[in-house]
Amino acid sequence: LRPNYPTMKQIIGVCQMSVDENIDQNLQQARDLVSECNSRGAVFVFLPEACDYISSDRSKSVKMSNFLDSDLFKEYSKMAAEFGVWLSCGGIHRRCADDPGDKMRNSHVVFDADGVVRLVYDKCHLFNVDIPNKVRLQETDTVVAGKSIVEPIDTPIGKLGAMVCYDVRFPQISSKLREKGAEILTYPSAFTVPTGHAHWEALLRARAIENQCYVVAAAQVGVHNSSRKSYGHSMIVDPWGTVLACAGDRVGVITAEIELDYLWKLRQEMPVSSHMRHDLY
Ligand SMILES: O=C(O)CNC(=O)[C@H](CS)NC(=O)CCC(=O)C(=O)O
Repeated sequence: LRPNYPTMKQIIGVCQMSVDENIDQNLQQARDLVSECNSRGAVFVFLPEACDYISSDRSKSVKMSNFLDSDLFKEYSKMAAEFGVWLSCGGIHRRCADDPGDKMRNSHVVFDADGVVRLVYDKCHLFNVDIPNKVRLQETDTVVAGKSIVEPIDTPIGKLGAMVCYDVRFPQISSKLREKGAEILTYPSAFTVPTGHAHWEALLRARAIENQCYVVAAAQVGVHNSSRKSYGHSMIVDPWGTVLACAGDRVGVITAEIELDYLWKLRQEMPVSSHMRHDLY
């Protein structure tokens, strides 16, 4: 069994947001939702991908992006410290000195309860998709893909592996994080409506079941601008694949208990990771 695991159940909160180009209003929305999670006893709060903003103009989106030490991102750090919660900012538009001026990163940043940055993961699968009359997005026009997977980190709710949105379609990254000790897999998202209807719940539950991990997916919802809508349905899934909470299609929060005892009992009863045929694949 896992050494030194917290035996207490821990409450987490997931914020379902609907952002636009107004960074100040988006920040206020995040603060209200984090406050709500905090009052429901959450020790860890999750914000979705693009919690800072979504713009209809891709080049404007790059111009609006910020360095990790910017005043904007300090606000999220302060928020974590003010409420005394760990805070996952599931996807921020992050400018990076290494990148060309017309590109940014799509970064998942985790702050601890003192507001200190504990993890930065740059989304490594970029969403270039063209389904006629349904979805057309070319993320590589504006985003530099992440160059590495980030080791899961210890948190008060367990070992947490960070991914972003479209990464959920690539089981390889989740199984690598599981191999490195992840107990909680996170997929902050801004899923499109048609792909969300068809695939969202199936993908999240599959990642939970095959890895025997909790899956936490904070999502964007509703209309962001005339050309962009998100599916919503933020979810917390347990390692058996049960959906513990789902946010439907409105802005708001959901909470659930993370119980690592339960996770380790399942892994003992059905030790799939030790049944892997590494000799075959
Ligand atoms: O554009 C921004 O500002 C923030 N980034 C996003 O919303 C990203 C890239 S366009 N969205 C997705 O990856 C949707 C994936 C999806 O919907 C699927 O896999 O079906």
